[in-house]
Amino acid sequence: MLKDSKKQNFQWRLRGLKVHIRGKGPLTESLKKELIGTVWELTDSILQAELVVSEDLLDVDLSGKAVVDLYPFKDKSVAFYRERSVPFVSIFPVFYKEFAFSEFYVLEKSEDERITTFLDFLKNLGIILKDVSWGEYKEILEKYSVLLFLARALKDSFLMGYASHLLNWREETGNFLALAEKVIPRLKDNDFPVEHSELIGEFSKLFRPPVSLNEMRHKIRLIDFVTLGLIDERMKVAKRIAEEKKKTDSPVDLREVEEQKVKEILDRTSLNPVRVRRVFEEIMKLAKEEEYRLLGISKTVAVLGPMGSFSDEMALKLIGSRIPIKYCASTDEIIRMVEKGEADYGIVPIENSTHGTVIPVLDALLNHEVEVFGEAKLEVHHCLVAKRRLDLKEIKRIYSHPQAISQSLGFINAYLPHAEIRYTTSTSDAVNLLDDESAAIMSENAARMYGLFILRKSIQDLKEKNITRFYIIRRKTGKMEGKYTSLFFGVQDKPGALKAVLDVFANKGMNLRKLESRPARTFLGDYVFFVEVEAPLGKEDLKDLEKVTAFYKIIGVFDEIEELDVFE
Ligand SMILES: O=C(O)C(=O)C[C@]1(C(=O)O)C=C[C@@H](O)C=C1
Repeated sequence: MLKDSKKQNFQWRLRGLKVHIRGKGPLTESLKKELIGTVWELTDSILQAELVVSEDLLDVDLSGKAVVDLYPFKDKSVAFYRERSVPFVSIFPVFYKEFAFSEFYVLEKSEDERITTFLDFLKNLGIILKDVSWGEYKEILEKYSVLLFLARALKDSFLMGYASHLLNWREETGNFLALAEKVIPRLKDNDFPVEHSELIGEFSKLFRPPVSLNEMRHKIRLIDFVTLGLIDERMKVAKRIAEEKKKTDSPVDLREVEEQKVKEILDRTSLNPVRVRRVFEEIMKLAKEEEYRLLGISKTVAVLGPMGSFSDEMALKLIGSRIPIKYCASTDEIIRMVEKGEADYGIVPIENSTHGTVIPVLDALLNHEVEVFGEAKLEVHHCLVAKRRLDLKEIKRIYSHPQAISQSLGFINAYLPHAEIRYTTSTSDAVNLLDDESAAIMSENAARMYGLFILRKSIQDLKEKNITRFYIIRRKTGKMEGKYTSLFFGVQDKPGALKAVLDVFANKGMNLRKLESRPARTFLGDYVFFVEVEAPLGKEDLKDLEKVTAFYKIIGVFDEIEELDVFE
Protein backbone atom coordinates (compact mmCIF):
# COMPACT_ATOMS: atom_id res chain seq x y z
CA MET A 1 0.00 0.00 0.00
CA LEU A 2 1.35 3.37 -0.91
CA LYS A 3 1.80 5.21 2.35
CA ASP A 4 3.04 8.56 1.33
CA SER A 5 3.18 9.48 -2.24
CA LYS A 6 3.98 13.16 -1.90
CA LYS A 7 7.36 13.09 -0.21
CA GLN A 8 10.65 12.37 -1.76
CA ASN A 9 11.38 9.19 0.14
CA PHE A 10 8.36 7.04 0.12
CA GLN A 11 7.67 3.47 0.70
CA TRP A 12 4.86 1.02 0.61
CA ARG A 13 4.31 -2.43 1.86
CA LEU A 14 2.94 -5.17 -0.23
CA ARG A 15 2.40 -8.62 1.19
CA GLY A 16 5.11 -8.05 3.72
CA LEU A 17 7.70 -6.73 1.25
CA LYS A 18 8.80 -3.24 2.02
CA VAL A 19 9.70 -1.24 -1.04
CA HIS A 20 11.70 1.86 -0.62
CA ILE A 21 12.27 4.50 -3.26
CA ARG A 22 15.41 6.51 -2.95
CA GLY A 23 15.35 10.17 -3.83
CA LYS A 24 16.54 13.58 -2.71
CA GLY A 25 14.45 16.69 -2.17
CA PRO A 26 10.90 17.12 -3.38
CA LEU A 27 9.42 14.97 -6.08
CA THR A 28 11.01 16.76 -9.01
CA GLU A 29 10.43 16.15 -12.68
CA SER A 30 13.68 14.22 -12.89
CA LEU A 31 12.79 12.04 -9.92
CA LYS A 32 9.44 11.38 -11.49
CA LYS A 33 11.31 10.23 -14.53
CA GLU A 34 13.23 7.87 -12.37
CA LEU A 35 10.03 6.28 -11.20
CA ILE A 36 9.79 4.57 -14.53
CA GLY A 37 12.36 2.20 -13.12
CA THR A 38 13.52 -1.08 -14.41
CA VAL A 39 15.77 -2.72 -11.82
CA TRP A 40 15.41 -3.70 -8.26
CA GLU A 41 18.63 -4.03 -6.43
CA LEU A 42 18.64 -6.79 -3.85
CA THR A 43 20.22 -5.69 -0.59
CA ASP A 44 21.32 -8.02 2.16
CA SER A 45 17.90 -8.20 3.66
CA ILE A 46 15.36 -9.27 1.18
CA LEU A 47 12.72 -7.42 3.16
CA GLN A 48 14.47 -4.17 2.41
CA ALA A 49 14.55 -4.47 -1.35
CA GLU A 50 15.46 -1.13 -2.72
CA LEU A 51 14.24 0.28 -5.92
CA VAL A 52 17.05 1.96 -7.75
CA VAL A 53 15.77 3.20 -10.96
CA SER A 54 16.99 5.03 -13.92
CA GLU A 55 15.81 5.59 -17.43
CA ASP A 56 19.30 4.70 -18.52
CA LEU A 57 20.64 1.44 -17.18
CA LEU A 58 24.18 2.60 -17.76
CA ASP A 59 23.81 5.12 -14.94
CA VAL A 60 23.39 2.43 -12.34
CA ASP A 61 26.41 1.12 -10.48
CA LEU A 62 25.71 -2.58 -10.22
CA SER A 63 29.03 -3.80 -8.90
CA GLY A 64 28.59 -6.51 -6.30
CA LYS A 65 24.83 -6.43 -6.63
CA ALA A 66 22.18 -8.82 -7.81
CA VAL A 67 19.37 -7.46 -9.88
CA VAL A 68 15.73 -8.18 -10.52
CA ASP A 69 15.15 -7.23 -14.11
CA LEU A 70 11.72 -5.78 -14.69
CA TYR A 71 12.32 -4.11 -18.00
CA PRO A 72 9.64 -5.34 -20.41
CA PHE A 73 11.91 -5.39 -23.46
CA LYS A 74 14.08 -8.15 -22.21
CA ASP A 75 16.17 -8.74 -25.28
CA LYS A 76 17.85 -5.45 -24.35
CA SER A 77 18.04 -5.81 -20.61
CA VAL A 78 19.09 -9.46 -20.46
CA ALA A 79 21.93 -8.79 -22.90
CA PHE A 80 22.96 -5.86 -20.72
CA TYR A 81 23.24 -7.93 -17.51
CA ARG A 82 24.88 -10.84 -19.26
CA GLU A 83 27.54 -8.60 -20.76
CA ARG A 84 28.40 -7.21 -17.32
CA SER A 85 28.19 -10.58 -15.57
CA VAL A 86 25.71 -9.17 -13.08
CA PRO A 87 23.69 -11.92 -11.37
CA PHE A 88 20.08 -11.31 -12.37
CA VAL A 89 16.62 -12.75 -12.61
CA SER A 90 14.49 -11.50 -15.43
CA ILE A 91 10.82 -11.57 -14.51
CA PHE A 92 7.51 -10.36 -15.76
CA PRO A 93 5.24 -8.56 -15.05
CA VAL A 94 6.68 -5.42 -13.63
CA PHE A 95 5.82 -5.83 -9.98
CA TYR A 96 5.60 -2.23 -9.24
CA LYS A 97 2.48 -1.55 -7.27
CA GLU A 98 0.79 -4.50 -8.93
CA PHE A 99 2.35 -6.79 -6.42
CA ALA A 100 -1.07 -8.33 -6.12
CA PHE A 101 -0.27 -10.44 -9.15
CA SER A 102 -0.51 -14.07 -8.31
CA GLU A 103 1.76 -15.26 -11.12
CA PHE A 104 5.18 -14.27 -12.33
CA TYR A 105 6.98 -15.43 -15.42
CA VAL A 106 10.67 -16.08 -15.12
CA LEU A 107 12.52 -15.71 -18.38
CA GLU A 108 16.16 -16.08 -17.33
CA LYS A 109 18.00 -16.29 -14.05
CA SER A 110 21.58 -16.58 -12.81
CA GLU A 111 22.75 -19.15 -10.29
CA ASP A 112 23.16 -16.86 -7.31
CA GLU A 113 22.12 -17.32 -3.72
CA ARG A 114 20.43 -13.93 -3.47
CA ILE A 115 18.36 -14.65 -6.55
CA THR A 116 17.31 -18.03 -5.16
CA THR A 117 16.39 -16.45 -1.82
CA PHE A 118 14.42 -13.78 -3.60
CA LEU A 119 12.47 -16.26 -5.68
CA ASP A 120 11.78 -18.37 -2.59
CA PHE A 121 10.51 -15.25 -0.93
CA LEU A 122 8.04 -14.70 -3.74
CA LYS A 123 6.92 -18.31 -3.56
CA ASN A 124 6.30 -17.93 0.15
CA LEU A 125 4.02 -15.02 -0.63
CA GLY A 126 1.89 -17.48 -2.59
CA ILE A 127 3.08 -16.26 -5.96
CA ILE A 128 3.29 -18.85 -8.69
CA LEU A 129 6.54 -18.71 -10.63
CA LYS A 130 6.57 -20.06 -14.14
CA ASP A 131 9.63 -20.54 -16.31
CA VAL A 132 8.97 -19.33 -19.84
CA SER A 133 10.86 -19.40 -23.13
CA TRP A 134 11.55 -16.26 -25.17
CA GLY A 135 8.75 -17.17 -27.57
CA GLU A 136 6.28 -17.65 -24.72
CA TYR A 137 7.44 -14.42 -23.18
CA LYS A 138 6.58 -12.45 -26.29
CA GLU A 139 3.11 -13.93 -26.27
CA ILE A 140 2.69 -13.11 -22.60
CA LEU A 141 3.75 -9.54 -23.19
CA GLU A 142 1.05 -9.18 -25.77
CA LYS A 143 -1.57 -10.70 -23.48
CA TYR A 144 -0.43 -8.46 -20.72
CA SER A 145 -1.11 -5.48 -22.90
CA VAL A 146 -4.74 -6.57 -23.08
CA LEU A 147 -4.80 -6.75 -19.34
CA LEU A 148 -3.45 -3.28 -19.06
CA PHE A 149 -6.10 -2.04 -21.36
CA LEU A 150 -8.49 -3.14 -18.72
CA ALA A 151 -6.70 -0.84 -16.37
CA ARG A 152 -7.48 1.84 -18.86
CA ALA A 153 -11.13 0.97 -18.64
CA LEU A 154 -10.72 1.42 -14.91
CA LYS A 155 -9.40 4.90 -15.56
CA ASP A 156 -6.02 4.29 -14.06
CA SER A 157 -4.13 6.90 -15.98
CA PHE A 158 -0.67 5.53 -15.36
CA LEU A 159 -1.47 2.05 -16.52
CA MET A 160 -3.47 3.57 -19.31
CA GLY A 161 -0.35 5.17 -20.75
CA TYR A 162 1.66 2.08 -20.18
CA ALA A 163 -0.95 -0.15 -21.76
CA SER A 164 -1.06 1.87 -24.93
CA HIS A 165 2.68 1.76 -24.97
CA LEU A 166 2.74 -1.98 -24.64
CA LEU A 167 0.39 -2.42 -27.51
CA ASN A 168 2.93 -0.67 -29.67
CA TRP A 169 5.84 -2.33 -28.02
CA ARG A 170 7.50 -3.39 -31.22
CA GLU A 171 7.71 0.19 -32.45
CA GLU A 172 8.70 1.56 -29.08
CA THR A 173 11.42 -0.92 -28.22
CA GLY A 174 14.59 0.90 -27.46
CA ASN A 175 12.85 4.22 -27.13
CA PHE A 176 12.49 4.18 -23.41
CA LEU A 177 12.95 7.91 -23.02
CA ALA A 178 10.09 8.61 -25.38
CA LEU A 179 7.97 6.26 -23.32
CA ALA A 180 8.95 8.06 -20.14
CA GLU A 181 7.95 11.37 -21.71
CA LYS A 182 4.55 9.95 -22.46
CA VAL A 183 3.90 8.31 -19.14
CA ILE A 184 5.33 10.87 -16.75
CA PRO A 185 2.58 13.47 -17.15
CA ARG A 186 0.18 10.81 -16.03
CA LEU A 187 2.07 10.32 -12.83
CA LYS A 188 1.24 13.88 -11.84
CA ASP A 189 -0.97 13.10 -8.90
CA ASN A 190 1.09 10.14 -7.97
CA ASP A 191 -2.04 8.51 -6.80
CA PHE A 192 -2.34 4.79 -7.49
CA PRO A 193 -5.44 3.42 -5.84
CA VAL A 194 -4.60 0.00 -4.59
CA GLU A 195 -7.98 -1.42 -5.57
CA HIS A 196 -6.82 -1.31 -9.13
CA SER A 197 -3.84 -3.45 -8.30
CA GLU A 198 -6.08 -5.99 -6.75
CA LEU A 199 -8.43 -6.01 -9.69
CA ILE A 200 -5.54 -6.38 -12.03
CA GLY A 201 -4.37 -9.22 -9.86
CA GLU A 202 -7.74 -10.81 -10.43
CA PHE A 203 -7.28 -10.39 -14.11
CA SER A 204 -3.98 -12.15 -14.03
CA LYS A 205 -6.08 -15.23 -13.48
CA LEU A 206 -7.05 -14.89 -17.10
CA PHE A 207 -3.86 -16.74 -17.90
CA ARG A 208 -4.53 -19.65 -15.56
CA PRO A 209 -6.81 -22.46 -16.66
CA PRO A 210 -10.03 -22.18 -14.62
CA VAL A 211 -11.03 -25.28 -12.70
CA SER A 212 -14.53 -24.86 -11.30
CA LEU A 213 -17.64 -23.74 -13.18
CA ASN A 214 -17.65 -20.60 -11.09
CA GLU A 215 -14.10 -19.81 -12.06
CA MET A 216 -14.89 -20.40 -15.69
CA ARG A 217 -17.89 -18.04 -15.53
CA HIS A 218 -15.77 -15.51 -13.74
CA LYS A 219 -13.11 -15.78 -16.39
CA ILE A 220 -15.65 -15.27 -19.16
CA ARG A 221 -16.99 -12.20 -17.39
CA LEU A 222 -13.50 -10.79 -17.16
CA ILE A 223 -12.83 -11.52 -20.80
CA ASP A 224 -16.05 -9.76 -21.79
CA PHE A 225 -14.96 -6.78 -19.76
CA VAL A 226 -11.59 -6.67 -21.47
CA THR A 227 -13.25 -7.11 -24.88
CA LEU A 228 -15.54 -4.18 -24.18
CA GLY A 229 -12.58 -2.05 -23.14
CA LEU A 230 -10.87 -2.88 -26.41
CA ILE A 231 -13.96 -2.16 -28.49
CA ASP A 232 -14.24 1.17 -26.75
CA GLU A 233 -10.62 1.87 -27.57
CA ARG A 234 -11.25 0.86 -31.19
CA MET A 235 -14.14 3.33 -31.42
CA LYS A 236 -11.90 6.13 -30.29
CA VAL A 237 -9.45 5.36 -33.08
CA ALA A 238 -12.29 5.18 -35.61
CA LYS A 239 -13.45 8.62 -34.52
CA ARG A 240 -9.99 10.00 -35.09
CA ILE A 241 -10.01 8.41 -38.54
CA ALA A 242 -13.36 10.15 -39.14
CA GLU A 243 -11.74 13.51 -38.44
CA GLU A 244 -9.08 12.73 -41.04
CA LYS A 245 -11.79 11.70 -43.49
CA LYS A 246 -13.53 14.99 -42.97
CA LYS A 247 -10.37 16.86 -43.95
CA THR A 248 -10.02 14.87 -47.18
CA ASP A 249 -13.76 14.45 -47.84
CA SER A 250 -13.33 10.69 -48.01
CA PRO A 251 -16.20 8.26 -47.52
CA VAL A 252 -16.75 6.75 -44.10
CA ASP A 253 -17.78 3.38 -45.47
CA LEU A 254 -14.86 1.61 -47.11
CA ARG A 255 -15.83 -1.88 -48.15
CA GLU A 256 -12.44 -2.80 -49.55
CA VAL A 257 -10.68 -1.86 -46.33
CA GLU A 258 -13.22 -3.89 -44.36
CA GLU A 259 -12.99 -6.89 -46.64
CA GLN A 260 -9.20 -6.94 -46.39
CA LYS A 261 -9.42 -6.71 -42.60
CA VAL A 262 -11.95 -9.53 -42.34
CA LYS A 263 -9.79 -11.68 -44.58
CA GLU A 264 -6.75 -11.17 -42.33
CA ILE A 265 -8.85 -11.98 -39.27
CA LEU A 266 -10.32 -15.13 -40.78
CA ASP A 267 -6.84 -16.33 -41.70
CA ARG A 268 -6.00 -16.29 -37.99
CA THR A 269 -8.94 -18.21 -36.62
CA SER A 270 -10.17 -21.75 -36.72
CA LEU A 271 -13.59 -20.67 -35.46
CA ASN A 272 -16.64 -20.67 -37.71
CA PRO A 273 -15.67 -18.06 -40.34
CA VAL A 274 -19.26 -17.02 -41.00
CA ARG A 275 -19.83 -16.10 -37.37
CA VAL A 276 -16.43 -14.51 -36.86
CA ARG A 277 -17.08 -12.41 -39.97
CA ARG A 278 -20.41 -11.36 -38.51
CA VAL A 279 -18.83 -10.34 -35.20
CA PHE A 280 -16.27 -8.11 -36.90
CA GLU A 281 -18.74 -6.71 -39.39
CA GLU A 282 -20.92 -5.66 -36.46
CA ILE A 283 -17.95 -4.02 -34.75
CA MET A 284 -17.14 -2.13 -37.94
CA LYS A 285 -20.79 -1.15 -38.29
CA LEU A 286 -20.63 0.32 -34.82
CA ALA A 287 -17.49 2.23 -35.80
CA LYS A 288 -19.16 3.59 -38.91
CA GLU A 289 -22.21 4.73 -36.95
CA GLU A 290 -19.94 6.58 -34.55
CA GLU A 291 -18.03 8.12 -37.45
CA TYR A 292 -21.24 9.28 -39.13
CA ARG A 293 -22.54 10.70 -35.88
CA LEU A 294 -19.33 12.58 -35.29
CA LEU A 295 -19.46 14.03 -38.79
CA GLY A 296 -23.08 15.09 -38.41
CA ILE A 297 -24.25 12.77 -41.19
CA SER A 298 -27.57 11.08 -40.57
CA LYS A 299 -28.23 9.53 -43.98
CA THR A 300 -26.11 7.29 -46.17
CA VAL A 301 -26.19 6.92 -49.93
CA ALA A 302 -25.38 3.74 -51.87
CA VAL A 303 -23.83 4.12 -55.32
CA LEU A 304 -21.97 1.97 -57.80
CA GLY A 305 -18.29 1.78 -56.87
CA PRO A 306 -15.44 1.89 -56.66
CA MET A 307 -14.84 5.61 -56.27
CA GLY A 308 -14.68 7.45 -59.58
CA SER A 309 -17.67 5.80 -61.26
CA PHE A 310 -20.15 8.09 -63.01
CA SER A 311 -22.61 7.26 -60.22
CA ASP A 312 -20.00 8.59 -57.77
CA GLU A 313 -19.78 11.78 -59.85
CA MET A 314 -23.57 12.09 -59.80
CA ALA A 315 -23.62 11.54 -56.04
CA LEU A 316 -20.94 14.13 -55.47
CA LYS A 317 -22.99 16.62 -57.52
CA LEU A 318 -26.11 15.90 -55.46
CA ILE A 319 -24.59 15.59 -51.98
CA GLY A 320 -21.49 17.74 -52.23
CA SER A 321 -19.42 15.25 -50.23
CA ARG A 322 -18.21 11.68 -50.42
CA ILE A 323 -18.50 11.13 -46.67
CA PRO A 324 -22.03 9.60 -46.71
CA ILE A 325 -21.38 7.37 -49.73
CA LYS A 326 -21.38 3.57 -49.58
CA TYR A 327 -19.83 2.01 -52.66
CA CYS A 328 -21.52 -1.15 -53.97
CA ALA A 329 -20.35 -3.77 -56.44
CA SER A 330 -23.54 -3.74 -58.54
CA THR A 331 -26.76 -1.79 -59.03
CA ASP A 332 -28.61 -4.83 -57.73
CA GLU A 333 -26.67 -4.57 -54.47
CA ILE A 334 -27.58 -0.87 -54.21
CA ILE A 335 -31.27 -1.63 -54.56
CA ARG A 336 -31.06 -4.47 -52.04
CA MET A 337 -29.21 -2.29 -49.53
CA VAL A 338 -31.87 0.39 -49.76
CA GLU A 339 -34.64 -2.19 -49.50
CA LYS A 340 -33.10 -3.63 -46.33
CA GLY A 341 -32.49 -0.20 -44.82
CA GLU A 342 -28.69 -0.60 -44.91
CA ALA A 343 -28.49 2.64 -46.91
CA ASP A 344 -31.02 5.46 -46.72
CA TYR A 345 -30.78 6.40 -50.37
CA GLY A 346 -29.51 4.82 -53.55
CA ILE A 347 -28.48 6.38 -56.84
CA VAL A 348 -28.93 4.13 -59.89
CA PRO A 349 -28.65 4.89 -63.60
CA ILE A 350 -31.92 4.30 -65.41
CA GLU A 351 -31.15 5.38 -68.95
CA ASN A 352 -28.59 6.94 -71.22
CA SER A 353 -29.21 9.06 -74.29
CA THR A 354 -26.99 6.82 -76.45
CA HIS A 355 -27.48 3.35 -75.07
CA GLY A 356 -31.01 3.59 -73.69
CA THR A 357 -32.47 1.86 -70.66
CA VAL A 358 -30.22 0.26 -68.06
CA ILE A 359 -31.99 -3.09 -68.09
CA PRO A 360 -30.54 -4.63 -64.88
CA VAL A 361 -31.77 -1.58 -62.94
CA LEU A 362 -35.21 -1.81 -64.46
CA ASP A 363 -35.46 -5.52 -63.59
CA ALA A 364 -34.25 -4.97 -60.05
CA LEU A 365 -36.83 -2.20 -59.53
CA LEU A 366 -39.56 -4.64 -60.52
CA ASN A 367 -38.33 -7.30 -58.13
CA HIS A 368 -37.53 -5.24 -55.04
CA GLU A 369 -39.55 -2.98 -52.77
CA VAL A 370 -37.97 0.43 -53.15
CA GLU A 371 -39.35 3.78 -54.25
CA VAL A 372 -38.04 6.37 -56.70
CA PHE A 373 -38.39 9.84 -55.22
CA GLY A 374 -36.13 11.85 -57.48
CA GLU A 375 -34.19 11.91 -60.73
CA ALA A 376 -31.01 13.69 -61.78
CA LYS A 377 -29.00 13.96 -64.97
CA LEU A 378 -25.27 13.87 -65.66
CA GLU A 379 -23.42 14.68 -68.86
CA VAL A 380 -21.05 11.80 -69.51
CA HIS A 381 -17.68 12.11 -71.24
CA HIS A 382 -15.52 9.03 -71.64
CA CYS A 383 -11.74 8.82 -71.79
CA LEU A 384 -9.56 6.01 -73.05
CA VAL A 385 -6.98 5.43 -70.31
CA ALA A 386 -4.10 3.08 -69.55
CA LYS A 387 -1.40 2.42 -66.98
CA ARG A 388 1.23 3.80 -69.36
CA ARG A 389 1.51 5.69 -72.62
CA LEU A 390 0.33 3.22 -75.27
CA ASP A 391 -0.17 3.36 -79.02
CA LEU A 392 -3.74 2.46 -79.85
CA LYS A 393 -2.53 -0.50 -81.90
CA GLU A 394 -0.67 -1.89 -78.86
CA ILE A 395 -3.92 -2.21 -76.88
CA LYS A 396 -4.93 -5.85 -76.63
CA ARG A 397 -7.93 -5.50 -74.30
CA ILE A 398 -10.42 -2.78 -73.40
CA TYR A 399 -12.09 -2.89 -70.01
CA SER A 400 -15.26 -1.02 -69.14
CA HIS A 401 -18.90 -1.15 -68.16
CA PRO A 402 -21.22 -2.31 -70.99
CA GLN A 403 -22.85 1.15 -71.03
CA ALA A 404 -19.54 2.95 -71.57
CA ILE A 405 -18.47 0.46 -74.24
CA SER A 406 -21.77 0.89 -76.04
CA GLN A 407 -21.60 4.69 -75.81
CA SER A 408 -18.13 4.60 -77.38
CA LEU A 409 -18.65 1.91 -80.03
CA GLY A 410 -17.97 4.31 -82.92
CA PHE A 411 -14.50 5.05 -81.55
CA ILE A 412 -13.78 1.41 -80.69
CA ASN A 413 -14.79 0.19 -84.15
CA ALA A 414 -12.73 2.87 -85.87
CA TYR A 415 -9.55 2.77 -83.77
CA LEU A 416 -9.52 -0.40 -81.71
CA PRO A 417 -11.11 -3.08 -83.91
CA HIS A 418 -8.33 -5.52 -82.96
CA ALA A 419 -8.89 -5.20 -79.18
CA GLU A 420 -10.87 -7.67 -77.12
CA ILE A 421 -13.70 -6.10 -75.10
CA ARG A 422 -14.05 -7.13 -71.47
CA TYR A 423 -16.96 -5.93 -69.38
CA THR A 424 -16.59 -4.66 -65.84
CA THR A 425 -19.14 -3.93 -63.12
CA SER A 426 -18.49 -0.19 -63.36
CA THR A 427 -16.21 2.08 -65.38
CA SER A 428 -13.98 2.73 -62.35
CA ASP A 429 -13.76 -0.98 -61.52
CA ALA A 430 -11.68 -1.37 -64.70
CA VAL A 431 -8.75 0.08 -62.76
CA ASN A 432 -8.50 -3.20 -60.85
CA LEU A 433 -8.01 -5.20 -64.04
CA LEU A 434 -5.70 -3.06 -66.12
CA ASP A 435 -2.31 -4.44 -67.13
CA ASP A 436 0.38 -3.03 -69.39
CA GLU A 437 -1.33 -4.13 -72.60
CA SER A 438 -4.85 -3.02 -71.85
CA ALA A 439 -6.87 0.16 -71.75
CA ALA A 440 -10.04 1.18 -69.96
CA ILE A 441 -12.88 3.56 -70.63
CA MET A 442 -13.77 5.76 -67.69
CA SER A 443 -14.24 9.38 -66.66
CA GLU A 444 -11.42 11.88 -66.66
CA ASN A 445 -11.89 12.29 -62.91
CA ALA A 446 -11.49 8.56 -62.30
CA ALA A 447 -8.36 8.45 -64.46
CA ARG A 448 -6.81 11.26 -62.42
CA MET A 449 -7.92 9.70 -59.13
CA TYR A 450 -6.15 6.44 -59.99
CA GLY A 451 -3.13 8.08 -61.61
CA LEU A 452 -3.83 6.62 -65.05
CA PHE A 453 -2.56 7.89 -68.36
CA ILE A 454 -5.23 9.55 -70.54
CA LEU A 455 -4.77 8.32 -74.13
CA ARG A 456 -7.88 9.99 -75.67
CA LYS A 457 -10.55 12.29 -74.28
CA SER A 458 -14.26 12.46 -75.12
CA ILE A 459 -14.43 9.23 -77.12
CA GLN A 460 -18.20 8.73 -76.66
CA ASP A 461 -20.26 8.72 -79.88
CA LEU A 462 -22.50 11.62 -78.84
CA LYS A 463 -20.07 14.44 -78.25
CA GLU A 464 -22.37 16.95 -76.54
CA LYS A 465 -25.51 15.17 -75.45
CA ASN A 466 -24.36 11.90 -73.93
CA ILE A 467 -26.51 12.18 -70.85
CA THR A 468 -27.27 9.59 -68.19
CA ARG A 469 -30.39 9.90 -66.10
CA PHE A 470 -30.31 8.51 -62.56
CA TYR A 471 -33.10 7.49 -60.22
CA ILE A 472 -32.74 8.42 -56.56
CA ILE A 473 -34.37 5.72 -54.51
CA ARG A 474 -35.34 5.11 -50.88
CA ARG A 475 -37.26 2.52 -48.90
CA LYS A 476 -40.99 2.44 -49.69
CA THR A 477 -42.95 5.26 -48.01
CA GLY A 478 -45.98 5.34 -50.31
CA LYS A 479 -45.68 9.13 -50.73
CA MET A 480 -46.85 10.20 -54.20
CA GLU A 481 -45.44 13.68 -54.70
CA GLY A 482 -43.88 14.95 -57.90
CA LYS A 483 -44.36 15.58 -61.62
CA TYR A 484 -43.59 12.09 -62.93
CA THR A 485 -44.80 8.58 -62.17
CA SER A 486 -42.93 5.33 -62.92
CA LEU A 487 -44.81 2.08 -62.96
CA PHE A 488 -44.81 -1.49 -64.16
CA PHE A 489 -47.95 -3.23 -65.34
CA GLY A 490 -49.05 -6.47 -66.95
CA VAL A 491 -52.05 -7.05 -69.23
CA GLN A 492 -54.09 -10.04 -70.28
CA ASP A 493 -53.01 -11.75 -73.48
CA LYS A 494 -55.77 -10.38 -75.77
CA PRO A 495 -55.99 -7.91 -78.64
CA GLY A 496 -56.03 -4.27 -77.59
CA ALA A 497 -55.03 -4.95 -73.96
CA LEU A 498 -51.96 -2.73 -74.09
CA LYS A 499 -53.86 -0.04 -76.01
CA ALA A 500 -56.53 0.03 -73.28
CA VAL A 501 -53.88 0.92 -70.71
CA LEU A 502 -52.26 3.53 -72.92
CA ASP A 503 -55.71 5.01 -73.56
CA VAL A 504 -56.16 5.59 -69.82
CA PHE A 505 -53.15 7.91 -69.92
CA ALA A 506 -54.08 9.43 -73.30
CA ASN A 507 -57.66 10.17 -72.24
CA LYS A 508 -56.39 12.01 -69.18
CA GLY A 509 -53.96 14.03 -71.30
CA MET A 510 -50.93 12.41 -69.63
CA ASN A 511 -47.86 12.25 -71.81
CA LEU A 512 -45.59 9.17 -71.68
CA ARG A 513 -41.84 9.79 -71.43
CA LYS A 514 -40.76 6.20 -71.63
CA LEU A 515 -42.15 2.79 -72.51
CA GLU A 516 -40.30 -0.51 -72.16
CA SER A 517 -41.31 -4.13 -72.20
CA ARG A 518 -39.53 -6.81 -70.20
CA PRO A 519 -40.05 -10.57 -70.21
CA ALA A 520 -42.46 -11.52 -67.42
CA ARG A 521 -40.37 -14.65 -66.77
CA THR A 522 -43.46 -16.84 -66.82
CA PHE A 523 -43.89 -18.05 -70.42
CA LEU A 524 -42.25 -17.06 -73.67
CA GLY A 525 -44.15 -14.07 -75.02
CA ASP A 526 -45.41 -12.87 -71.63
CA TYR A 527 -44.36 -9.31 -70.96
CA VAL A 528 -44.33 -6.76 -68.21
CA PHE A 529 -44.45 -3.12 -69.31
CA PHE A 530 -42.71 -0.17 -67.75
CA VAL A 531 -43.85 3.40 -68.30
CA GLU A 532 -42.93 6.84 -67.11
CA VAL A 533 -45.92 9.15 -67.14
CA GLU A 534 -45.55 12.93 -67.09
CA ALA A 535 -48.06 13.31 -64.25
CA PRO A 536 -48.49 12.26 -60.65
CA LEU A 537 -51.02 9.44 -60.63
CA GLY A 538 -53.77 9.83 -58.05
CA LYS A 539 -56.30 7.45 -56.52
CA GLU A 540 -58.79 7.82 -59.38
CA ASP A 541 -56.10 7.13 -61.97
CA LEU A 542 -55.08 3.97 -60.15
CA LYS A 543 -58.69 2.77 -60.06
CA ASP A 544 -58.88 3.21 -63.81
CA LEU A 545 -55.60 1.37 -64.25
CA GLU A 546 -56.81 -1.52 -62.14
CA LYS A 547 -59.68 -2.09 -64.58
CA VAL A 548 -57.43 -2.55 -67.61
CA THR A 549 -54.32 -4.26 -66.13
CA ALA A 550 -53.62 -7.72 -64.74
CA PHE A 551 -51.41 -6.01 -62.15
CA TYR A 552 -49.57 -2.75 -61.71
CA LYS A 553 -46.75 -1.64 -59.44
CA ILE A 554 -45.95 2.01 -58.82
CA ILE A 555 -42.18 2.52 -58.58
CA GLY A 556 -42.38 6.14 -57.57
CA VAL A 557 -43.77 9.62 -58.10
CA PHE A 558 -40.92 12.09 -58.34
CA ASP A 559 -39.35 15.34 -59.51
CA GLU A 560 -35.95 16.21 -60.85
CA ILE A 561 -33.76 17.11 -57.86
CA GLU A 562 -30.60 19.15 -57.59
CA GLU A 563 -29.42 18.15 -54.16
CA LEU A 564 -29.79 15.37 -51.68
CA ASP A 565 -29.86 16.29 -48.02
CA VAL A 566 -27.96 13.85 -45.81
CA PHE A 567 -27.95 16.01 -42.69
CA GLU A 568 -31.70 15.80 -42.02
O1 LIG B 1 -10.22 2.37 -41.74
C1 LIG B 1 -11.12 3.21 -41.70
O2 LIG B 1 -11.22 4.10 -42.59
C2 LIG B 1 -12.13 3.19 -40.64
O3 LIG B 1 -12.90 4.10 -40.54
C3 LIG B 1 -12.22 2.00 -39.74
C4 LIG B 1 -13.25 0.99 -40.20
C5 LIG B 1 -13.29 -0.13 -39.14
O4 LIG B 1 -14.12 -0.08 -38.25
O5 LIG B 1 -12.46 -1.03 -39.24
C6 LIG B 1 -14.58 1.66 -40.33
C7 LIG B 1 -15.13 2.01 -41.51
C8 LIG B 1 -14.58 1.66 -42.80
O6 LIG B 1 -15.57 1.08 -43.61
C9 LIG B 1 -13.42 0.77 -42.70
C10 LIG B 1 -12.84 0.42 -41.52
